[in-house]
Amino acid sequence: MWRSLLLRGTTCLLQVATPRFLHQRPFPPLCARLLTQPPLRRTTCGLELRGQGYFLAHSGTRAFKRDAKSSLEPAVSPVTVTDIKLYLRTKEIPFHDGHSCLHTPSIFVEPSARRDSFSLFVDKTTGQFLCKDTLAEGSWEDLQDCLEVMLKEELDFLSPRVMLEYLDSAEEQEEMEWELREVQRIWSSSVPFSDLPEDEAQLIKTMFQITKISNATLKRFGVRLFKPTKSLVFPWFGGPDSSLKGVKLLSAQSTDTDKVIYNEATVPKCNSYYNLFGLPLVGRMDAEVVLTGHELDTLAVSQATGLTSVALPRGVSCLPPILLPYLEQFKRVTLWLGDDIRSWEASKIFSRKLGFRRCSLVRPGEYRPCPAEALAQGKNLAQIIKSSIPAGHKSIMSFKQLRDDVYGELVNREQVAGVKWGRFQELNRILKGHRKGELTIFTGPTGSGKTTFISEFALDLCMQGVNTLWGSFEINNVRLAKIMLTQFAMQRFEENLEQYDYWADKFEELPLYFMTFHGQQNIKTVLDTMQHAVYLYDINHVVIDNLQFMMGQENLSVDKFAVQDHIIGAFRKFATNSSCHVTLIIHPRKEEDDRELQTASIFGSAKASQEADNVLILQEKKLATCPGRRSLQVTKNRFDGDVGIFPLDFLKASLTFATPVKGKHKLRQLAGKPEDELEVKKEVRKEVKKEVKKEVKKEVKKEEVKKEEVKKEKAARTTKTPRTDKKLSESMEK
Ligand SMILES: Nc1ncnc2c1ncn2[C@@H]1O[C@H](COP(=O)(O)OP(=O)(O)OP(=O)(O)O)[C@@H](O)[C@H]1O
Repeated sequence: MWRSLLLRGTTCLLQVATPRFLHQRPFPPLCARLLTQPPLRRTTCGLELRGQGYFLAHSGTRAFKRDAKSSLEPAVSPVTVTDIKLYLRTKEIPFHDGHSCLHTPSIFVEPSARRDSFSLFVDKTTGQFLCKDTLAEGSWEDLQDCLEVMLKEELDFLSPRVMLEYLDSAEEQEEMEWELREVQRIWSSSVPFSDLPEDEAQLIKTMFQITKISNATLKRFGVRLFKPTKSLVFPWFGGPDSSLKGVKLLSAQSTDTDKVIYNEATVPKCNSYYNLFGLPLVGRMDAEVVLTGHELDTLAVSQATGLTSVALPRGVSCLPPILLPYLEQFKRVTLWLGDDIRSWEASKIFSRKLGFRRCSLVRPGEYRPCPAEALAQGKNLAQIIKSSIPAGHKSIMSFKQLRDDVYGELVNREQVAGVKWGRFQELNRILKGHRKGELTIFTGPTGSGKTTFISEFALDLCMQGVNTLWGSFEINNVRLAKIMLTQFAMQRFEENLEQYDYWADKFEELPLYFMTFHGQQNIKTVLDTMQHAVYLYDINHVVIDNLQFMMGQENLSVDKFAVQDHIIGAFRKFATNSSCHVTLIIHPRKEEDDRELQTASIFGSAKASQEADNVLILQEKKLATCPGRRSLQVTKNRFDGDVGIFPLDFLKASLTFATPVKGKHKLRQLAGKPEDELEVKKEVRKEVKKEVKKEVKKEVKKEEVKKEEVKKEKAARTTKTPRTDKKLSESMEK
């Protein structure tokens, strides 16, 4: 019977057959994380301790295995909550309409053994389901298949093994078992705080700046110390048997400015670490919770207020939908995620997933630091939580409601400007940063290196925690990932294969996802996939390479520019509505070879250029002296109007771009009319002319100095003694 079920639902059930670590996610149906599954097999694994941090490392070689499962096709039609409800009603399955999920009786538990009558949760946005009692999980199609079989066979329930037993490959199993052993090993060799000598416990608390957290609180949450690295160990208990599923190790390093820098490591790896820290302490009847961005914050909230509190596993970077069922019971959720603009933005985005109506947000500010710091400073945490503001927003509001937002933006000017590039300082100077909700249009001549540049541009941001989704329609994901990995490691691997694993492991940790489209695509399918990815992975940046692949052959004869405008408009709307930055690569119109590109080289109409917040052009000027040199020109910057151009050298060995050595080229910044490229170009030309004049003047001066010296020498020779002559010639030689 299960074989027939498997055959019927081959596509969707195969998606469940992915690595899972008890509670891991299967790949989502619409987009796949290309590098989630390591393509190579681990043979020897070990633990390595470096400084204060704890790292997972392995040595030895890996047997190469071609991985065919790394890409998945997008779903044909995404499910809506209305579809789900309709289906459940037609099958006469009772359900509660919850905040983010529909709750139904679990079909994976025998009716007589059901502790909670509604323990199966169906995500209202994706249709993904989770049975909290058995941890069986899968897609909406899986659930439908299971229900159909049950009804047909007149069964009361199904064994959860139906969903759990799509076994992973041998090496994935091996990896899971290895991880499980590591978890046990770390846990059993770490010490509860109550077992530590008082002075040692105090020393550790001082290191982590948690002197006000009592041993009793640490004990309640099961926090221990891993002595070899002086790391705090936060356990992940879960599942029906509340067993140990993973650990997070936190190490602390103090800086010169008395600030503490924290380093985290998790087992299993962070992209499969789904621990809502504090969950075992949640009572079945609890109706209020404080959601924090860090384990230490949860300890502080719980101790200071006695309120139920849980911490997100990956801080403010994401709220994985698989955790939503665990938050369904709460009628009120207070999000107190941190003390910066990023936390504030994240709390607004997460409250969408949780349901606006039950959420209230603690606005970061001088008097509202993060909970652990608030406790350390002796603030009244209960009062801060009480002063949180409702997340639900109205379409019409007064300045009174906006007042604090405006003040927050003024105080945190730097953070509001967005994430800064690590490798492109000039971009920081012109654009100020990479902001959520904006649309960037990027163009450049054919084959000039657009993909290569944007790949590094996006990688740079991704390395700083910007969750990134790539839609590469032109080159396949393997090639793109290869380019990015080369740029990430700043070296090619063809000659250094032994270093591949080290860098691939690091690269795998980046919050980077790839759409599996290739070739011409329908814009609606692409937007649906993007929407889905934003929900699942809290994507902050989508890169589309390139727009021409959404134009559709048949439309080209109609009105090419109208189609282009429509597509740009759709991406604009998506960026705004999803608070997600979209970078769109567009091929320019045909230009004469010797002319530089302008904003007008891209767009069909002025409407489209209005939609973009930023317009970037990769200018290609073939110079005999610097053949690889390009310039990046910003012709539009809605944030503060600054535009400008700067040169870029291409480093073939690492496929990266760099600004030529300082002083040679001066960044020209222009304030004023943002889209006036002619002005920009004039200024640039003036700048170049000035530079050339300066160089020529310098050369002439040098020549004059030389001539003067030669003259002096000659004069000296005729007047001085042979002994002085000798000295002079020696010094000349020197
Ligand atoms: N500045 C550069 N100088 C020389 N070669 C470069 C430079 N930048 C990229 N390349 C190389 O040029 C080739 C094409 O680059 P890429 O695919 O990024 O260009 P593109 O502009 O996206 O192309 P297309 O117009 O086809 O989309 C690649 O092999 C890349 O390594």
